[in-house]
Amino acid sequence: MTAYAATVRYFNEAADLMGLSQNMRTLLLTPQREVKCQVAVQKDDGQIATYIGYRMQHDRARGPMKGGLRFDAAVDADEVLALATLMTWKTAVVNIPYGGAKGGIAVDVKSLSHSELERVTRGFVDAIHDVIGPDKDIPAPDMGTNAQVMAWIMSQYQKYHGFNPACVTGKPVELHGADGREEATGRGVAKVALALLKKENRPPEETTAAIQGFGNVGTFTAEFLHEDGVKIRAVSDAYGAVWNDDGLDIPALLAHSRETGGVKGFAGADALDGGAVLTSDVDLLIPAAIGGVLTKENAGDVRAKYVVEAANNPTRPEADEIFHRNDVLVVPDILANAGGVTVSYFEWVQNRQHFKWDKSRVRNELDKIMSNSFEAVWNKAQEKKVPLRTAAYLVGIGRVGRATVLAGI
Ligand SMILES: NC(=O)c1ccc[n+]([C@@H]2O[C@H](COP(=O)([O-])OP(=O)(O)OC[C@H]3O[C@@H](n4cnc5c(N)ncnc54)[C@H](O)[C@@H]3O)[C@@H](O)[C@H]2O)c1
Repeated sequence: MTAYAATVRYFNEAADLMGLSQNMRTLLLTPQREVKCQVAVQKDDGQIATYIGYRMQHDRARGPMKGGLRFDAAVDADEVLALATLMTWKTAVVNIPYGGAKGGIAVDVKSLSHSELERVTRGFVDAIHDVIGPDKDIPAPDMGTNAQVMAWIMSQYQKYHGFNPACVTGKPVELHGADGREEATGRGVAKVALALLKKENRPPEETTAAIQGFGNVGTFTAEFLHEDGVKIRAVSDAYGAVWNDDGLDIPALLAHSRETGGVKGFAGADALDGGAVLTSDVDLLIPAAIGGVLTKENAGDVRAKYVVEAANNPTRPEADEIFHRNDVLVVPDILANAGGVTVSYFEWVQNRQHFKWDKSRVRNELDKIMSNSFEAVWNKAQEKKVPLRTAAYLVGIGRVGRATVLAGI
């Protein structure tokens, strides 16, 4: 099953419960616009390299479309559309005034020099600048992109449209970015995980966890959970995995990872097979890397009682069914990782008002939204007796559906 087929299946499960007509389903699922474009650049050695870029604009019923940009060799139209669709439900679940979009370029960023990456980014903006903008569609970082890439996007967009920092979020703090954006997704994941533990009457300091992925989202999730006393026993990245029965020293692991480029070889831990992190002996599992890692092949071996989806689309529907049967509680991506887009919204608001918030205001507002959204989804799940994923879709689709009907066509 492709990533898009999986998101449609999740959509239909909720749509069935809502009794949505086929026409309404088609209207809600059909993207506003799908952009596929050429991004041709001159490499440092003078050769021309050509990449394919995508911007999938799924829905704008609740506001301008919003979603990250992924630079990764595995990017394709199906995955980007799946992620754009998830953004629509995600912005609705946290109730911020946006629709959903996603973009990407099929390129291995590690094969690019700094200046090649800049030319690829600017070339992509040349191709899509007319269809993005602060009131149309606002990109942000995702896998393989960062604040520097967002700064180039802003700079290139402004060459066509004049001063307009709200055209992209996740920018450097020195260049109209928001304090607290970098940590936002991980902070939100941790807040949601802690809210779930509280519902389950499980003290954080008596909880063990494993995290797959130690990039932007994984590192901040680890830091915030560690701060609250959760014992993180296992962490992996693309190059290796580490384990400590008594809990890893997260600040020391972060320092090691920054210094060496990965978690491998960390002195305070044993080495672990990367895949084993997902099925390790912990209470809480946090996939924070790539999509499709929890499958029908490994879901039955997952020992965690809770899965909090920091990554987008980490659980295949067949694995989701197994989790449901095994009483594993799954907090879905569209709720768990919504902290990033929420603080992106704060950045956009600040850019439009030319008024800067301090970090404590950003954190307070984020915590409030994550906690209210978790409560809304939790309560919906209790009321309808459905898993948290279905409940989140019910909340998200309900809000988008009502906005669509109210506005008319
Ligand atoms: N950055 C955000 O604000 C944000 C917001 C919402 C969702 N997400 C999602 O979170 C996930 C991670 O994003 P990120 O921004 O942290 O990316 P990143 O590029 O900063 O980090 C990705 C991490 O995953 C690791 N990784 C890659 N393949 C792996 C594998 N097979 N096994 C173990 N580790 C692997 C990498 O080594 C790296 O540590 C993605 O699914 C992304 O869509 C990110």
